[in-house]
Amino acid sequence: MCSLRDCSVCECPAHEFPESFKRPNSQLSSDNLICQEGKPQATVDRTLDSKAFMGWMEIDNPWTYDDETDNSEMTYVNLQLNPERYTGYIGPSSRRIWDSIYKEHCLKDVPGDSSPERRVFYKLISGLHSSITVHIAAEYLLDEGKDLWGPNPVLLYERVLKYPERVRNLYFTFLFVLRAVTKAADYLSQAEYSTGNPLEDQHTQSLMIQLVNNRQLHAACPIPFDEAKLWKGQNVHDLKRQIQLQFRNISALMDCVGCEKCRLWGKLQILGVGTALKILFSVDSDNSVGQPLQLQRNEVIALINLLNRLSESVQTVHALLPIAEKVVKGTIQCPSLRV
Ligand SMILES: Cc1cc2nc3c(=O)[nH]c(=O)nc-3n(C[C@H](O)[C@H](O)[C@H](O)COP(=O)(O)OP(=O)(O)OC[C@H]3O[C@@H](n4cnc5c(N)ncnc54)[C@H](O)[C@@H]3O)c2cc1C
Repeated sequence: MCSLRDCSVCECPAHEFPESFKRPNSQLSSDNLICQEGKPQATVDRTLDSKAFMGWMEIDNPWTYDDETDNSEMTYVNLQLNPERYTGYIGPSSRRIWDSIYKEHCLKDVPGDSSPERRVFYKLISGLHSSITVHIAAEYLLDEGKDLWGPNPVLLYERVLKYPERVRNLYFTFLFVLRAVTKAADYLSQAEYSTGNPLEDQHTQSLMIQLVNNRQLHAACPIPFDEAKLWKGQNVHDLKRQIQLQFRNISALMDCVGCEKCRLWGKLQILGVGTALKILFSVDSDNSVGQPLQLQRNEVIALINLLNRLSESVQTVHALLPIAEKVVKGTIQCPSLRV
């Protein structure tokens, strides 16, 4: 359905798939008969074919739709080879998805319900929508014939900057996710980052520790979002169930996105928002009583990549705003751009 070949996702070849995921239980392989009391027929067949990803999905998230649990179609992709940018996915198909999200699943104004929780929910989706548009504008196909890519400040202005609420919602979503990451600091500092490359894995963990303990970040933004103020009204349990259901529906709707690369980033970022919602609203505030925080591997990946996407969107807004305003006012010229 996309007009561009850039819409397709480039999957990793088999040799790039980390060994540790292929054989997570190799200590119990059929070669090791000591544990099987010498009875080969008693061994569990741990050949990992379609179930290679099962270990990634053991922990429930009430906010998301884990359709991949038994899905043999799951593949391993390098996100850096599949940047989120313009793909040519436009027109009625993409419009239908956004319309369905806003009209059916993410109602801004429900008659008789002006709960702050519902407003938060709407702002998160709108902020994510802004961020997706910012990435399209930041890396736009300026000239298909010459395969020339670059920023499109007019598109950025027309679809995002012109609407202060969309910019505010982008900031809101960024702060919400930042709060979730800092709240999960202990978990993220100790999470497993194994890919079979010890150097890379160690580096990843060290970068994560630096990020969650960053002093400048804590000083500039001690509480980016205060989740303790929510879920205080009447009937909050019902409301939470309703919003969780709506969010799960949005998460399932991502499978209907008719452009592979958009679907990849759409699913990943919705899972990232779902993970932030789980950290902030479904785990006890000090993570010590009741239900301790546990995240799936995919949730950690989605959360951190979402934070990256949002922070780069904020940076792009800062960088392109002055140019966009000048181009729109006609003070400066820009290469011919489609909006
Ligand atoms: C999940 C998903 C991921 C996508 N990823 C990509 C991608 O990676 N690359 C790509 O090129 N295209 C992607 N698309 C398509 C892209 O989002 C647009 O739909 C497409 O560029 C057409 O844009 P549009 O101008 O018709 O407005 P759309 O962005 O489709 O917006 C539809 C309507 O929603 C409202 N709206 C717009 N922005 C906001 C906001 N921030 N808050 C509230 N309301 C808003 C407006 O009324 C607008 O007319 C994706 C679409 C979806 C559904």
